[in-house]
Amino acid sequence: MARLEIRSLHKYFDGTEVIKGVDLTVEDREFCVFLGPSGCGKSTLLRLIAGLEDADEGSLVLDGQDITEWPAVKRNLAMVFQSYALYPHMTVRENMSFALKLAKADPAVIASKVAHAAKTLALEPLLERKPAQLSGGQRQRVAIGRAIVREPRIFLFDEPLSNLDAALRGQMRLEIARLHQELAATMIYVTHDQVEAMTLADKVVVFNEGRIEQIGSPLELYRRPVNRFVASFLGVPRMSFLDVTAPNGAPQLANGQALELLPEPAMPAGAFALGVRPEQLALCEPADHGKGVKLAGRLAVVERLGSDTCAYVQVAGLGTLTVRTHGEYAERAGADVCVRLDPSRCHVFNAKGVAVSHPMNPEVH
Ligand SMILES: Nc1ncnc2c1ncn2[C@@H]1O[C@H](COP(=O)(O)OP(=O)(O)OP(=O)(O)O)[C@@H](O)[C@H]1O
Repeated sequence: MARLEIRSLHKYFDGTEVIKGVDLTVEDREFCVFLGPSGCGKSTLLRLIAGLEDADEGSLVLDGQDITEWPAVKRNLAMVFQSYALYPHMTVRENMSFALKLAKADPAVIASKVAHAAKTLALEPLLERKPAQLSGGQRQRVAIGRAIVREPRIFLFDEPLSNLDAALRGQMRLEIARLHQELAATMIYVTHDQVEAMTLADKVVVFNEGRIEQIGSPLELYRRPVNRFVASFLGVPRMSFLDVTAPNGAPQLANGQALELLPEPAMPAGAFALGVRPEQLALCEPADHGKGVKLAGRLAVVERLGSDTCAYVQVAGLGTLTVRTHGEYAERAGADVCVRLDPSRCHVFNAKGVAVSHPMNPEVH
């Protein structure tokens, strides 16, 4: 059992507030991802949880016990760092045994725990090697193995895959997901990679400038972002935004085209913005009479991903719209194309960037 409550936590560095009152509960066995841009304070929050930094205000409560003042070693939480932080002069086996040896555990118990972790992580053939003789992915597996043998109450991961190449990152992501299943442990994972957040998390916490913007499951955040920051941070490629004004009470886009079919009552009075995901826009023929507004533009870039294609369409007066279409799409950059925008498939944000409505049915059309 490991349930962590973070209550009104604040942290200052040299008089600058970097954690600005964080309230959050991480449930037992939950995989909780802290997601946010560089410098938003997610690593600092993880270090506060680990006991590597002291909180200035607020408290940390683990299974009902206030651990705010506890030293790191007493908390029994294991941190896995981006830099691996292995001891270079020790073998894999020694690295993995070290914490238990320090704690004066029984050598037979240490051997059995190391053997079990090595088996779980496919490290058995590497146990007598030194870190310099390992690949990046293998080193990161040793770092995770070192955490596993300690049987911590919570695993804390600080961007553990950032130093790996794309293929290895994908593979390690799967391994970490499998480990979470197998160990049934509480895990907190810091990343700025929203693909890691979407694929690993039970719960994603989106941070911006030391504050929580939104907490939810990956799909909740994707489908119902509370504001433009969350909407633009989640999703690859990013959501496109279109500014809307209503000069004579009738809403129109920045290029002067009228907007109909807006899902009332969500339409705010005055200026607002529509947000639309690439899969909610469609390329169409100039003669198309489908639902919504037809926007004429030029293909700026075509990204062929195999199974599908991302088309970046420049529309005069509106900017670039990103459209996801099928893998066989044959047009080339420079071609004149049309994009069909169906406002009922759009998110609506008020002038302050707060979401006021979301598509009822966000599936591909
Ligand atoms: N020891 C420190 N002393 C002073 N300022 C610090 C210290 N550690 C972090 N900061 C500052 O606190 C802010 C938050 O840093 P933090 O490392 O938590 O961000 P992050 O979201 O994890 O970013 P990244 O993804 O780049 O690691 C940054 O502005 C950083 O410069």
